[in-house]
Amino acid sequence: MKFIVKLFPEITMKSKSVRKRFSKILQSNIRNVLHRYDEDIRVRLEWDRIVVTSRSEDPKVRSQLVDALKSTPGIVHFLEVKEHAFEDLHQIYEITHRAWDGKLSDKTFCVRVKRSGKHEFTSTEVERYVGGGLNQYTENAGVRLKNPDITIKLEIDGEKLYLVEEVHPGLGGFPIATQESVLSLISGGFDSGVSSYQLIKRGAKVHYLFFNLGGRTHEVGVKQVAHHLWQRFGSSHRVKFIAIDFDPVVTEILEKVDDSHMGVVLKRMFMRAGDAIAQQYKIQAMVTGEAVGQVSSQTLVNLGLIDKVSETLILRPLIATDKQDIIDCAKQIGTGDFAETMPEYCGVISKRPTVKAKEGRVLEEEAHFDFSVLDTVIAEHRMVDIRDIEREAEQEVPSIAVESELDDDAIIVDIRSIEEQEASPLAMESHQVVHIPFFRLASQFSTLDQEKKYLLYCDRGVMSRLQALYLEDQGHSNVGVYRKPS
Ligand SMILES: Nc1ncnc2c1ncn2[C@@H]1O[C@H](COP(=O)(O)OP(=O)(O)OP(=O)(O)O)[C@@H](O)[C@H]1O
Repeated sequence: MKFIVKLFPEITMKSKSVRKRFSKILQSNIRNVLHRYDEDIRVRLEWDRIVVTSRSEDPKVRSQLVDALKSTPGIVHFLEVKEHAFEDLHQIYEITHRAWDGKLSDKTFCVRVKRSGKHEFTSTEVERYVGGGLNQYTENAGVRLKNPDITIKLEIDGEKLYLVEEVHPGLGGFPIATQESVLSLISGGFDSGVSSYQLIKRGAKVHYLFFNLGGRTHEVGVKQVAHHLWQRFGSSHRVKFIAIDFDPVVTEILEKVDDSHMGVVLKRMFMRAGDAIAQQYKIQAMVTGEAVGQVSSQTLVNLGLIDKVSETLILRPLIATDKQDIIDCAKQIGTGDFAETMPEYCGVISKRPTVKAKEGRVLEEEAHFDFSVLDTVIAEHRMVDIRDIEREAEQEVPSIAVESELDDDAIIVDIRSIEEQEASPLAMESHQVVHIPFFRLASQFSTLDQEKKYLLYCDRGVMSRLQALYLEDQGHSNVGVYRKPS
């Protein structure tokens, strides 16, 4: 199978040298990701496109390649094509006829051609010749140039003819690593998932910083979100997931800071910690999911005061975005379900939060705060390669991969989303399978018979392990993970 990848227009508008650099990075990103599904994948860079060739005919590999290309930043769209050699115009017609014969009955159609290289014919001449031939020698309802039922797309490149079978939309944006690195402050809510995605899509290498306010359960949830974003959109590059235990800082704020200023002071502590981490790891900017007016700390006056404690640039890509648009985007990128089920770990909830804090007063409140507490939690931060989230979870919850080793009365819980379950159902001969999508597990697990043992199942074993850890934290000792034998 073959795909022709078209570059995002903002890349093609760049100068020759920049365009070349961006295209090379995109080529390497595509190779990095697709290599996982087909070790022999070929990714060839041409001036205005990248040609991806796989010798596999496996439909599963095809859908993995298509999904991966659809989630790779820097691609405007890509064509799924069949390649043919040709010698003259008539042969182009014959090849097209063979491919479309029998598929045009009762349908109006038109032929569209894109051509590059030297030929004795123009694109329009090919459209007329092939269209005329098909009109005369196939069953069809006639040529229609505007809004036909079927558009037959051909790409001619030198001596090669590509019959376009499908045009897949891409993500747009810039290839990852064409821009600098950023540190995304991620909470597991709707906003920070979307702001992280926007920077990934715009070509930044996005690392994650998480302030833990709710113990292992909070960390497990946020790791899931970060891992999902990385795996779906950014897995061409290694990134860091950094966690800081913020409980001692919150306790200090609750004890020393007046209720009305706790929100602003907490955010300033976030930014001080983020600034220190960004400097330590040489990361150029922080990213937050803040939007003006969304909560009391997000007024312009308060945001200005929050900015003052950081030397590192703070980016707020959602600053003027409406909440509903953020939620819609979160659903599209697959973080909405996580956010919906993530409890609010607010840290501090003021009864009368100030919307117009004064700098003098904030400094006065912070004068009571023991900054050695903040220094200690920053120094004790934990950093993992995001790929190790998978390995970590694996060590903490071992999985059972052979059906014969399952306890006789063990029940498998398929936690994949409904669409995934339908696309590849889990068939178990000897054991009962129940379906509870991962985002309902927290609320529904305790309604199951707790005398039984449950083994969670998902495609890659990441989500199931993290969910098993989560349930264990909730006091359930009857949970494990099941892996399909490979
Ligand atoms: N526990 C946390 N760890 C890391 N960053 C955080 C945390 N809590 C908040 N942030 C950062 O601060 C921003 C504003 O947080 P806040 O809680 O005020 O708003 P929010 O609308 O609830 O954000 P979100 O939907 O991302 O949780 C978040 O978008 C995120 O970037």
